[in-house]
Amino acid sequence: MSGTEQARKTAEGLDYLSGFGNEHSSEAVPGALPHGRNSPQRAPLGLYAEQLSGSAFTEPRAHNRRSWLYRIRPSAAHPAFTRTDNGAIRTAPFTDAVPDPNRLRWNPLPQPAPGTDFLAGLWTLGGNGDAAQRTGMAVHLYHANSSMERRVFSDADGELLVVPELGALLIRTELGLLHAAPGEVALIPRGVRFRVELLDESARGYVCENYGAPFQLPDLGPIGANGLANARDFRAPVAAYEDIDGPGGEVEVVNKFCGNLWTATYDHSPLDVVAWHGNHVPYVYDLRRFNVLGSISYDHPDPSIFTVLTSPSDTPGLAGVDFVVFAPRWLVGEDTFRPPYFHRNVMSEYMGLIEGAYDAKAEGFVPGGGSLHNMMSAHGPDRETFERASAAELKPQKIDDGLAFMFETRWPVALAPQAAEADHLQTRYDDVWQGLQRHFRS
Ligand SMILES: O=C(O)Cc1cc(O)ccc1O
Ligand SMILES: [Fe+2]
Repeated sequence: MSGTEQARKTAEGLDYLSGFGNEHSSEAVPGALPHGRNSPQRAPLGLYAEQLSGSAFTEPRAHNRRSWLYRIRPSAAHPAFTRTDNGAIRTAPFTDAVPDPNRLRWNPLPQPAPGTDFLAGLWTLGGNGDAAQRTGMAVHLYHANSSMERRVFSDADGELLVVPELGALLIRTELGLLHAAPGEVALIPRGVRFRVELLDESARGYVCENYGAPFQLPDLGPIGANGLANARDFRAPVAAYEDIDGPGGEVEVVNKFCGNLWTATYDHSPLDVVAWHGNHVPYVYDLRRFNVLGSISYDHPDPSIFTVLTSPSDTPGLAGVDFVVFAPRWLVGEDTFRPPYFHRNVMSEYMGLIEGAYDAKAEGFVPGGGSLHNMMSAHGPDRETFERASAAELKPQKIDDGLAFMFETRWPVALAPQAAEADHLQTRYDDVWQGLQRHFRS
């Protein structure tokens, strides 16, 4: 059986634990999880107990995040890390290109060279904040044609929200396995080690690296107790471990720390967690499960109503980054211009397309591509969309031909030079708003 076939078989019918933010627990071998205490004098089955903290010990209980891992070797048993090539990965602060007020749009990433895995295929578009200050975010894209083999990655700089667009992924994490196909997203907490295996010939998608407070579900306010992304639809993995050890069992561990990649060769797999409990855990979420709410009277609501996850900042309501999905929905607004309105926004908007089309753009915004509408840049429906929607008969209409998303952030997104100079940056994006006729009659 080929590696891909094997990975596909493994990914079929994985078990999960249900619920975002829960205190989950799981053991791959019965009896591996200690009861009544976290750190017994001798952990069960000769395992080592280790705490992985995603928040300060003293953060309020509602924000406190940690998991206890029961593993074959403690994480501390590793040789020194040495610097390795950062590839196309860049990190905030992004100071190498002049921040650009223009509306920008990219085509998909070009084909990668043969043998490019998820990590080698990661390409940074830009971002904001400062990774070392744990503020802000980065937008990355990936295009890979090979599984990570004998290597794992962990990101000390932030959590990773992986948005597959082409090709399903099997993500083996310290806490267990996730299957993430296009239309689903995977959330890997800060510091959790993982390996990405491809279930199709190639894999392409987007990654939001969130340096700030971990993503959480948004408050629902007057919406009530249910709706938008429902907590129970987030799936955490069950414990699954690799017992790879000794000569011939070397595994490269790549660690992203304050913007640089560091590498060490371990004599064992660090995906050796036999049992765990806690709330610093990865998730997979199917965006089609999003409960889309909208206007049932008139006007186009602001897209905050489509927020899946938010990373709050110190100012209430002002997100470091929101992850927003434009999922299939009905439009019924009366006497309403139904597509996204013309607007300028203090928040900065990076948008990607997972499949189909987006209701504000007739063409040019393609799956795997992306657009950036930075702080206060004027954007909205293109000419064709404006003309069509202004004349449309307003009967109830189902929009179910696409799945788009947005990373919306409080700070402008500065580009990495490779994104500013990319061949796949579209040169005439402004033209989509040319020819909007003057209709004024006084
Ligand atoms: O610019 C965009 O397409 C994103 C967006 C969608 C919407 O429905 C309203 C405002 C907004 O910024
Ligand atoms: Fe917008």
